[in-house]
Amino acid sequence: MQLPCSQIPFEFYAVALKPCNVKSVDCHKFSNRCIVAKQSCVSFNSPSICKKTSIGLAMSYFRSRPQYTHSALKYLISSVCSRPEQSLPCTSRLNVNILPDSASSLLLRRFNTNSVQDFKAFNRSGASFGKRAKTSEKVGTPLEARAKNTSELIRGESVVSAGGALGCSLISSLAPGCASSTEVGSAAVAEVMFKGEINEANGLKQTQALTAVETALGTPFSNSPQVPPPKPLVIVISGPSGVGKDAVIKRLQEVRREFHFVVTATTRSKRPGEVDGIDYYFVTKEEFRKLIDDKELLEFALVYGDYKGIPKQQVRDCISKGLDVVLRVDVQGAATIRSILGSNAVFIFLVAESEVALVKRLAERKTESIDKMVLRIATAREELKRLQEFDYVVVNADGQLEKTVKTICCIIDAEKARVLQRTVTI
Ligand SMILES: Nc1ncnc2c1ncn2[C@@H]1O[C@H](COP(=O)(O)OP(=O)(O)OP(=O)(O)O)[C@@H](O)[C@H]1O
Repeated sequence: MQLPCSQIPFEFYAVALKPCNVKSVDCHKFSNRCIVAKQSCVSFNSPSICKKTSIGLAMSYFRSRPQYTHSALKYLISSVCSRPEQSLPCTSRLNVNILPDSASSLLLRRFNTNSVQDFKAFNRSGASFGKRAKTSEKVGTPLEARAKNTSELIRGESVVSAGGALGCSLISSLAPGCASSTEVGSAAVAEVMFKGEINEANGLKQTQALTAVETALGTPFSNSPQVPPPKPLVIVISGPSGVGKDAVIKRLQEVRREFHFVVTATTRSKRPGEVDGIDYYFVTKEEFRKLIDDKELLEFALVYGDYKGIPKQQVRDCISKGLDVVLRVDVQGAATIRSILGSNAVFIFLVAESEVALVKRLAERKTESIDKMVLRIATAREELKRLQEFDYVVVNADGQLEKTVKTICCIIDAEKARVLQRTVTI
């Protein structure tokens, strides 16, 4: 017989696609009562530990949207930590299920431990799931058998799936009767489910209410995504020389690792600390001319005596893999790209808060002679007149690099939520 969710004793299982997925979650940020215990476990210390109780959070879309996973985790943990001691789920460990967003076989294979006891023992030990999965993997087991195995493993626990479609459908098919929602970002849904789980009366009412709605509708609730996943974006970051394009890109690379940052080819000489293939592809003028002749550059320009250009192939490769691409170009280059991609790319113009600030920044960089600085500032004045050709303008104020990067991230996130998605073809 299938028990309502509220009556099922629940245990929080940790399953990460890769141990490092969970390792990257810094729980100290969420609460000082929460510690990262093991590679693939998130521990929760409570003095009122009495019986085994936990809750599962399934998250898919992980690889493409780690920030969703992060915010869902943050939400869940802070939600647990903010509860009065007596209403906390009594657990010595709060583990988190992070399900892969594709390849159900991967998930099932990872669940495919030898027995329920084995799995539970493993789970209690807090060992790394990644390690465990390797040793217990059974090659060639039919998917159905694995599903059954998984079903056995998680039967008796309650699982909240706040993940994407696959995570939800897997959880609901493997643990029937358990609540599920369709979006990691919808913390509110997770909260409702969570509250339902820890308060038996509410949980029961909620389960009954949901069943009643489903019955009245005459068809079961659908776990299919309500909208297709967002399309890959091409984000063009531009602005006058010295405004901070490189600095912004560097920081953006640290905070949004899932983006591909196109490496520009240039004929200018290397500055101290720059690395070939990482900061730029440093090429000779002859090599650059070959790229032009082969029409293998998305844009190129002669900037202050040096060539700079974007290799097309990099952009093509990323788009075909569904990756978002970030380009860093001067204003002239942005105009060329706009003439090719039109409104299918996102154009962001960086400005300093004032001309004085821009001059100061260039002077402090100590890479320009007086003559070059004159040329750069005169050019910057002209470039500012082209602001209208861009979609967004972001002020990179002195000492405010973090804020600049945050604003750019917000723009990108908003672009992902557009109803009419931009489609890039090169
Ligand atoms: N918000 C900021 N506050 C203070 N200094 C900054 C800020 N942003 C960038 N800088 C500094 O300003 C200088 C110029 O920045 P950067 O080299 O990134 O500009 P750029 O736009 O890439 O220039 P170019 O187009 O000439 O390569 C650097 O020394 C950088 O560290």
